[in-house]
Amino acid sequence: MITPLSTPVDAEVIDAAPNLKLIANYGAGFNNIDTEYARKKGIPVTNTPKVSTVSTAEVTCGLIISLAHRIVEGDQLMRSTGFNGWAPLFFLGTELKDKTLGIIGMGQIGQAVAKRMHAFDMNIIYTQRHQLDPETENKLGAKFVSQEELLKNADVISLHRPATPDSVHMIDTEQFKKMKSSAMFINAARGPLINEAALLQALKGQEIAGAALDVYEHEPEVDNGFKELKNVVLTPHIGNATTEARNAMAEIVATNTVKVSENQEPNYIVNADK
Ligand SMILES: O=CC(=O)O
Repeated sequence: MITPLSTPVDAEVIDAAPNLKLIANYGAGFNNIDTEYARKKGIPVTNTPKVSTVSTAEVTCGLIISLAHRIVEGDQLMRSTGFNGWAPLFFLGTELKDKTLGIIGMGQIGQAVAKRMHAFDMNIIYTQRHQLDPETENKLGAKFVSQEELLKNADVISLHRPATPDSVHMIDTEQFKKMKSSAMFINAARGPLINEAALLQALKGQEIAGAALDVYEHEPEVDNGFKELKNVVLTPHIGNATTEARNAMAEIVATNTVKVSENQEPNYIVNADK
């Protein structure tokens, strides 16, 4: 079974295919699949890691730059009322240089974002379970901090964790309250990582300065409240939407399908026996 990451694959779906030998997810994230149930039935679930790192990192950086320089908002203005011409205080944004980027989840995508935004002269701080080795930290100009410290000090906060039972709503009212009122919040990882209602509240109450979302808690639905706010950028889950990434993802899925049909072990099993 080849599943796009937007397709839920629960126990009922798995049971409906009694001869199932492989669930090859077309995506890096696999929170759409009941991997534990598949494991119990001896069915390997595979994903497509690594190949969408660059695309997702580039989209994340694009969202950060769009928010800081109000690029999407500017485009909307030009398409509606237009403007009266250049003026000293018109449409001011914020420079990223010397600002602090807080990355929650410093895996491959987090590191690729750090590398790119370090080139924009941002200071990088990050949280994750394990600290990176000093050499990698040095190369990325990244400093390991507690989540508390990150939320309080970052000017831009970007999420790069997978959605697992322990990360759902990891960013909720309490976390938004800790952020700077000038903070910009980015989610190009998975919608359920944040409580979207709490984010909307934080934006409306001006507890943070802006947000960019590429993924949604109840995807593909998006709360109308976000659409009314000018300091919000919304994109339709396009993190890995490049020809390069999608072709490479397809190749992994195809290779795994052929391997399993020839009784070989597929690559990138995410639910191997513990
Ligand atoms: O969201 C995209 C992916 O997980 O590949």
